[in-house]
Amino acid sequence: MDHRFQVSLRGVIDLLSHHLYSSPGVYVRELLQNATDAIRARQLLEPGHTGTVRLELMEKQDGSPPTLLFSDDGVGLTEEEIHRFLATIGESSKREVLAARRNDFIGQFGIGLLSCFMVCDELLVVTRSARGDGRTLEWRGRHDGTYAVRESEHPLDRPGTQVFLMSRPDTTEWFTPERLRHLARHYGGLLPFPVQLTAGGRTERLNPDGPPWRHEYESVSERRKALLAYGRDVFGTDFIDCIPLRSTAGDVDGVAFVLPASPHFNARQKHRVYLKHMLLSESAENLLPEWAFFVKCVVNANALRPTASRESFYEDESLALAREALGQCLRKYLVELAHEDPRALQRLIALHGLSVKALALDDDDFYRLVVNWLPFETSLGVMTLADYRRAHPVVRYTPTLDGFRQVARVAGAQGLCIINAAYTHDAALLEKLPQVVPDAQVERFSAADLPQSFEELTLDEREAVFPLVRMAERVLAPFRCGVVVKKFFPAEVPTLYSADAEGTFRRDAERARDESDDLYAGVLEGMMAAAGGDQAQLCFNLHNPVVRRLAAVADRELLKLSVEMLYVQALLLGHHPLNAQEMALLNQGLLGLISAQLGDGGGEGNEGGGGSGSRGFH
Ligand SMILES: Nc1ncnc2c1ncn2[C@@H]1O[C@H](COP(=O)(O)OP(=O)(O)OP(=O)(O)O)[C@@H](O)[C@H]1O
Repeated sequence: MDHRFQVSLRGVIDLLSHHLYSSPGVYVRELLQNATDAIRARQLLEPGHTGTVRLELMEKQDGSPPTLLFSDDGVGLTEEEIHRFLATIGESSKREVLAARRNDFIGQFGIGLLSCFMVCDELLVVTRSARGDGRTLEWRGRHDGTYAVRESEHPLDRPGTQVFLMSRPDTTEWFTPERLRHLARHYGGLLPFPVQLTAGGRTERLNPDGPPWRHEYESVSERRKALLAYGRDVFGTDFIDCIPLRSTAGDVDGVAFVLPASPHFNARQKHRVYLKHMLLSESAENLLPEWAFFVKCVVNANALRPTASRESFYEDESLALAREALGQCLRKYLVELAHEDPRALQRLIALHGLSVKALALDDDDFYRLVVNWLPFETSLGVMTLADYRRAHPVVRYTPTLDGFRQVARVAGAQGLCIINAAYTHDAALLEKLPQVVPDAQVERFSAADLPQSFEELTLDEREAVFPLVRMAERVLAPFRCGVVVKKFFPAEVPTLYSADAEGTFRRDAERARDESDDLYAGVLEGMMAAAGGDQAQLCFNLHNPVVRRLAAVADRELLKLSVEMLYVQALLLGHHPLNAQEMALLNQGLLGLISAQLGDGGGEGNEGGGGSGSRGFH
């Protein structure tokens, strides 16, 4: 024989209150939601019906817990509906109509009323159906899972529903006028029909205005002022601008506020969202495209689905389309700004460059529009791409920060303008330039390209530096580093180390080999052999006084030591990590220089007795 599951109502309520509902205060939300749905259902029956929701707090003189009467003039319930919907957990009158008329109702799960049991042990629902026989019925449900239905002795003179909640001694804090005012405003502040609170003999309307972005204003600036004030009210932030939002998909409208400070990169903003004018969540994250992290929004959606936890919208096609449309609204705003107020766009880019760059990468038209305004760090200071291209026909950039550091100073001194494209999106944005702007030329740049811009030596100079070059070639051969001498600025830089991509790979592989076991070292050895010949170069700068003096040094040991030290220094200045051999060179070199300074020899193989020779530059 089959048995029925028994469900403990107490257990279900515990489950909901601990896992689904963020606080007992949501009972106000659920009641407002039911009243709203009931008024909408009545409007479908009687077009033109305008509803009202009333909250009346009945405080007792004798100090016993207060009762809240929550009433609406909506569609009401028939006896059959009471049994079917009120008394069956998980049944909802809205589910059947949902597929056809999804837009009309907020509730759908059939559990909302249970939230009332978080704050009271018994619920009394008095209702008269707009579709029924005119009788008024009473449903009394208790938290132990029992209920009773009977005809009321106090018939209602019009269709509608009254819910009586008598608070428990431990839940009276949820039944004060202040709490109720706050909760009803919080959840129902944008509802399109009056929500009234009566307490202490006074009645007030809690939602006088409706959504502020739908109001008529005297002028554009009045509108902006009012909306920014609203943004400050909602989020406690002084935003710098506001942008209207509208999407037919999901029937969404609202306003986006531009943040006054740059948010953390990729921080997803939390938006305040209303579903059919009832607050759904203050922390919805999935409403806007990812690049739109420079705004916070308030929106109402009439045709998006909430998740069961009601923290955000359900990820479906409507939401994807709405997200796309809202992204278009933000894009339109940026495009108009670029046309009408480029300075404002520049200010916005300075604050929210990452958002703008991410959108530009995604969207060619937008790219064309903003790319000239984007600021880049260069070896000659920060400048917009427009300024850069005006002065330099070829856009040259380094994709990494180390690469930029290696060239910035020397390039700057030669008047070469190199962009540091190590910042997020910059390299991709520059590489996109020739695809979108056909005559643009863009090139990657590295230290290996620098010597091309350096001045060549005269014949005399070449002869004079010959011993230095020979010694340097001998010393640096084991490091697979070639040698040249040229003249460049700044004169304080004695040498410049450069390696092209293969040379850099070789260095990395060598360092890895030094640190790895035999087997792996063998593999790396093979890879290095395949990488080919010398790819690195040490370029001496004959404008540098030390190099000029070095060219005249006859002491071979001193010359060797100096070349070694200049090589290591060039590596360090270029932010190249030293391998084991180079570390050893540094250590020996330092000790050698110290002992040479102390005059205790280190002069084996001396050719000229330690003094400088007669050749050279002074
Ligand atoms: N004020 C009301 N007027 C008319 N019917 C109501 C009212 N409150 C509740 N009901 C009926 O009771 C049913 C159950 O309500 P409940 O709040 O538990 O769930 P729901 O609103 O259908 O869905 P959800 O759990 O998503 O809120 C509703 O579907 C509706 O038929």
